[in-house]
Amino acid sequence: MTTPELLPIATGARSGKWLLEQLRLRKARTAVTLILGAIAAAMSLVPVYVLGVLVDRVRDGAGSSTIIGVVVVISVAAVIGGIVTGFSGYLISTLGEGILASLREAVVRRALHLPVATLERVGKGDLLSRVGDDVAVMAKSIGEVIPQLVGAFLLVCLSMITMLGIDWRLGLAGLVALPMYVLALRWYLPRSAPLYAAERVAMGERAQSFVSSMQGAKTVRAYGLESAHLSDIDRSSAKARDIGLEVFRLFTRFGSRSNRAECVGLSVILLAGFLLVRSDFVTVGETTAAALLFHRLFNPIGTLLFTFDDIQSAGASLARLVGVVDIPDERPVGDGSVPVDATLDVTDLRHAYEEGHDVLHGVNLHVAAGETVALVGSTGAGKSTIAAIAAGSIASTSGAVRVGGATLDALGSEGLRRHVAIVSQEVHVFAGRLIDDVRLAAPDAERADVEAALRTVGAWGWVEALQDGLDTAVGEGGHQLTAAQSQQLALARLVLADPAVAVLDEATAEAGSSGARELEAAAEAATKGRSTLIVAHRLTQAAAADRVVVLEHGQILEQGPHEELVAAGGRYAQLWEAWQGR
Ligand SMILES: Nc1ncnc2c1ncn2[C@@H]1O[C@H](COP(=O)(O)OP(=O)(O)OP(=O)(O)O)[C@@H](O)[C@H]1O
Repeated sequence: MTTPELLPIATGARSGKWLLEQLRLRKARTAVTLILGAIAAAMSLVPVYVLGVLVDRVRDGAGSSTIIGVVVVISVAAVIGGIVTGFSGYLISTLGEGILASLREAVVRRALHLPVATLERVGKGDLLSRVGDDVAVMAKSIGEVIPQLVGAFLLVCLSMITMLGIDWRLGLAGLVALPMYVLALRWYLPRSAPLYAAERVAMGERAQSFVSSMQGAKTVRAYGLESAHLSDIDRSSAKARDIGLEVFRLFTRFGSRSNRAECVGLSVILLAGFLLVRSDFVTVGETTAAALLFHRLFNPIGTLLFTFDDIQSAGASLARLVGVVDIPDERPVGDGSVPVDATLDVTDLRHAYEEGHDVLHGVNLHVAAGETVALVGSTGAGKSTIAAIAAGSIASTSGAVRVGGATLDALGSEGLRRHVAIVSQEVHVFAGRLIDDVRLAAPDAERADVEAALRTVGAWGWVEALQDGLDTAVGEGGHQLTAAQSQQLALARLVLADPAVAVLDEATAEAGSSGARELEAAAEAATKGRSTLIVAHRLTQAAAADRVVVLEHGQILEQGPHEELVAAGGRYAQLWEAWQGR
């Protein structure tokens, strides 16, 4: 089984730039957040500093009132620190949540507009893993890691400044540990970054193999491919697990390097303090404060080092999400052209799904305003391809489609949606109220309009009979509609959208013959007065059309009204005879 292609991943620089742009958009909030964070950090240093002062006072023989003063200062600092820390944590989280929401919206917006060909190429698993796993990783970072990280960073900076302020020699002694931390990070980061990226990719592949097996479960069972698929899932899961273990191993070794730096740093401060006190350069209290400050740094430095891990993981996820956001939007924006009439013209259309394998070989087709043209032909002749290209669902390799004289590119995606609508074989009923499902085509439509559209397609009878009528919950978790009912909803959406040109490629065959007749009537009502290109899966649809176009091997073989073609005794006459004799 081949590994599917994955969606693009942004570079680290691009992800960072995206993040900075987001922070710039929230300048004031970012500034307030940082200021409050700095105040919170300063408050947490007060007790340590004051304890140093206390040591000196006690050595100087101060009375019990000094201790009371120290207790008061520490208590006030603790209360202020607690309040400010809570508030700054809240601000960091809301800032992060806002940025994550923007990112998620941008990803979903982009994903929904990805060209069909791209989605088919990459498979849905990778996309699902990005909007699922990667967003979850980022949400965890924003909720837990980033507030800690920002707090720790500010605390480390302020502590170092305070230590240098107490005595520069003690400060320098504390800084001795810095190169060790840097070395530990330099050892760790280049090893862990690719591992995290590989872990994310492995998670994407695992999701992909799982989703594709689930989606094709029937086929897998029908062809007895269970063990092949299970071993594929096994392989991708084992890969994700092995990388996870490798990450953990690396992490533990990194932990021991950081402990070494702590040990050396504290020892050097105590040694320097001892020598400086002996030479009367600093007091015992100052050395105590410096040593306590450094000890106080174990936690924030540990947080900084260990959250690097989460930050890298979040960075890998961010890169995968920004990668989706940055996929160029190739939907045509249009040049303001509007159709001059309701004609549909297809000129010299050629199309290849795979390079070098043309499935359409120069098709020319004209649908006059209000005319219904039926496409017929054997399986694989290219009918659905023409329909999808005419409706702008896929872009043709060459040739042009014009609506009222304007090409689809000139109309742009907005114009296209306004003037052309397609009802394809794949009809999805979204979970929610039935009325909202129909209103997808025209969100502002009144209840009465929805009812009228459903009446037009002959669906009102069964809709009215549902427990909550138009407000009945349908789709996943709701009332299950039959294939024919779903198709009727799609036709009702078409009526509401009210386009000049309709393209129909419905799955009438699946509805059974009486259901199919009903659907044919519904389609006829829905497309009345519109220029219609219909893929006739049943020849009765062709017989009812104004004109029939017979397609074979991606080329038009013959065309004309049903009676004429039957009388001509050509390919269509054969198909018709076969159809009647079923
Ligand atoms: N997404 C795709 N990727 C690759 N090849 C495709 C794709 N869709 C269709 N084809 C191929 O293009 C050719 C035309 O297919 P198309 O679905 O347009 O024919 P059709 O006349 O509508 O057939 P049917 O009546 O079975 O739907 C066929 O050879 C088909 O295998």
